[in-house]
Amino acid sequence: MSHLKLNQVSFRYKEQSSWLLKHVSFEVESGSSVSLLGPSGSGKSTLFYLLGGMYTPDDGEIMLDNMPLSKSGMVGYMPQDSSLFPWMTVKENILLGYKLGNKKKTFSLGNWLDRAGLTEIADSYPHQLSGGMKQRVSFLRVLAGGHSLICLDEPFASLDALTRSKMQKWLASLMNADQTLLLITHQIEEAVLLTDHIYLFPNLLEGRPIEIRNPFPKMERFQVRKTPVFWEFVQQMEQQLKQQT
Ligand SMILES: Nc1ncnc2c1ncn2[C@@H]1O[C@H](COP(=O)(O)OP(=O)(O)OP(=O)(O)O)[C@@H](O)[C@H]1O
Repeated sequence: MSHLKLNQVSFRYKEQSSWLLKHVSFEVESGSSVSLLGPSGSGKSTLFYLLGGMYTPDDGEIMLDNMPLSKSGMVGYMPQDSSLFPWMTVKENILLGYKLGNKKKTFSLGNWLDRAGLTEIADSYPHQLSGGMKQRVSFLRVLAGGHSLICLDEPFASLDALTRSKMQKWLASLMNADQTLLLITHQIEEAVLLTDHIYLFPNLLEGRPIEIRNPFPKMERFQVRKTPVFWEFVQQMEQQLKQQT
């Protein structure tokens, strides 16, 4: 289980004169899922770089299970593009996630390839795969790391609407109850389908986000999507986002 807490986190890139993240504070309960929504360029991916240990905050602290998040590799991170190594096969790319991960949990490659529908392409190279397949491989690589906090940065942004919809269902079916998920998305619909809470950040990542609890239970979201009540909620959220940004 992983309880994440950001306390007054501030950060700016060396070449920037002003703060990109300023006194950002929020918490993600262990085993829950949260979407981060905010305008383009507001610093969402940068926040993930801090969680992944690629940069350190200039101020404030990030705590994971009440311990400072002081080194990289404590969270599973999937960037916007699939970033698979082109010289490695599907199998090798996924196993790399395991080798670099925390190895506290066992990872049964054959079983996961099967669940992901990738068994037949296990020995293929990334250039031979479709966009949706690459994203699936990339996601399995993150799962293989065995981290209980998983950060996904717009994982399906580059996919067409139909593939994206299939991938959302697929992802929901693969997430374990003990995994904590942070998802960056620009799609409110996706946030409502995949996460328990939605945190809205107006303009910059500054202070506390507006926290909205998803009213739809996890098991019913893909069914409720077919009803007007789902789309009314998505529209309300859209209005709120427009007013805040
Ligand atoms: N490595 C870096 N060095 C310097 N500046 C950077 C770096 N990465 C991002 N930036 C700048 O930081 C700002 C925020 O970028 P970031 O990618 O974190 O925003 P974002 O909210 O994730 O945007 P989007 O929704 O478009 O992906 C941008 O102005 C960007 O140019």
